[in-house]
Amino acid sequence: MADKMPAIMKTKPAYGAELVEVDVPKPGPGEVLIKVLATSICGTDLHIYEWNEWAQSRIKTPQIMGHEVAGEVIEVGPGVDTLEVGDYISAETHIVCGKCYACRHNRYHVCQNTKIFGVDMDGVFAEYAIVPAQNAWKNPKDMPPEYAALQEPLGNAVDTVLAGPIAGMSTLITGAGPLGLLGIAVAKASGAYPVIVSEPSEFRRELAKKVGADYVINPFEEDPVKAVMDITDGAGVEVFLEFSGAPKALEQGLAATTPGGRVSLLGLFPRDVTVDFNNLIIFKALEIHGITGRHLWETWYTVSSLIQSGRLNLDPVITHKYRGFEKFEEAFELMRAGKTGKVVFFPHKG
Ligand SMILES: NC(=O)C1=CN([C@@H]2O[C@H](COP(=O)(O)OP(=O)(O)OC[C@H]3O[C@@H](n4cnc5c(N)ncnc54)[C@H](O)[C@@H]3O)[C@@H](O)[C@H]2O)C=CC1
Ligand SMILES: CC(=O)[C@H](N)C(=O)O
Ligand SMILES: [Zn+2]
Ligand SMILES: [Zn+2]
Repeated sequence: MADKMPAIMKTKPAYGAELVEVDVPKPGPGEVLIKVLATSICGTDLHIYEWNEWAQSRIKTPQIMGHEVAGEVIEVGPGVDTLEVGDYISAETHIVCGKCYACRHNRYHVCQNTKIFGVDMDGVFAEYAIVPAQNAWKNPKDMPPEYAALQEPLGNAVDTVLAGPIAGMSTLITGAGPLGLLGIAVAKASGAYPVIVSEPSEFRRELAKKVGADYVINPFEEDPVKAVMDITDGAGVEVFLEFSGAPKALEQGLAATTPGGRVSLLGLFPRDVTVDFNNLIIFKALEIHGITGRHLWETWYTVSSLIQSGRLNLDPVITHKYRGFEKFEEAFELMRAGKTGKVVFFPHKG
């Protein structure tokens, strides 16, 4: 193995990133070194690339980007007894403290001291990467690396879709970005019907159909509430899953949900939103869930089983695959323009 490797690094506090040569890291106590087999771009990587306000407040440069990963353990650091060389792993990106009030109630997904790799420390957009052993998830050997890397965002989608009953239930999904598309795959695999998707981008509406949406709506051209009422004979949907972060989509989704229905909110809103709580939530007795991260480790078991079941239609979601990182700028710009589903890099050319 070479001493140096290419990595996509946020080198300075400004727009963009650079492909640089860096030393292959050594695993410290409690860590393993992995050969990165596949790594995918998350919306958070895009925010870091764009250097938005959140990134400016959180990211320390220089830092290797990326956190969605599948790889093979090639070196084990001191004190690691749960992994060995040759293990095929993915990684939970939230490094939790295990000591805070939330952790001590087994609510690791809301640990108040969470650190995230690729955000608070070097990430995985490189040929090799360090993963804390406590964050490793062992994969079955026959799981394709691109699916294995997607397990982390799939976990977000699984927690959103499966926060309540879904089989046989009418479902509205707002936003068919990469996460909404994964949400459609999970909802269909779990027996939701009909799955109605509201998404303004034609490209992404087409992807939504390929993944299995039963109806797609352009909310900029037709009223999604009326469309949902027409499809559900005036009842509204049993389940509303918000994946867009658009304030208007939240209001429309609440209005389109049947009284007593379930609402799960994953999308992050760019500002405070105003909603008619009395009429859209309280008098409708809606059940509302905020969704963040993944339950450790229940969500990972569910994600892994869903993939192994063969029932998740993931291939249409993965729209772009790159060997090596040379074309990373093209990948980021396409994603910024909304012209992708999930983008996956395979860092090694051989
Ligand atoms: N709660 C959590 O733990 C996490 C939340 N997120 C959030 O989840 C959301 C989805 O992530 P991505 O798919 O990566 O984002 P994305 O920005 O690629 O996708 C959002 C989609 O919503 C669509 N959209 C915009 N306005 C709309 C409207 N009025 N009605 C319906 N759709 C509309 C856009 O065209 C786009 O396709 C984002 O807000 C992201 O910040 C992401 C990761 C974790
Ligand atoms: C910060 C992230 O993007 C991460 N995927 C998460 O689930 O929190
Ligand atoms: Zn992410
Ligand atoms: Zn904690």
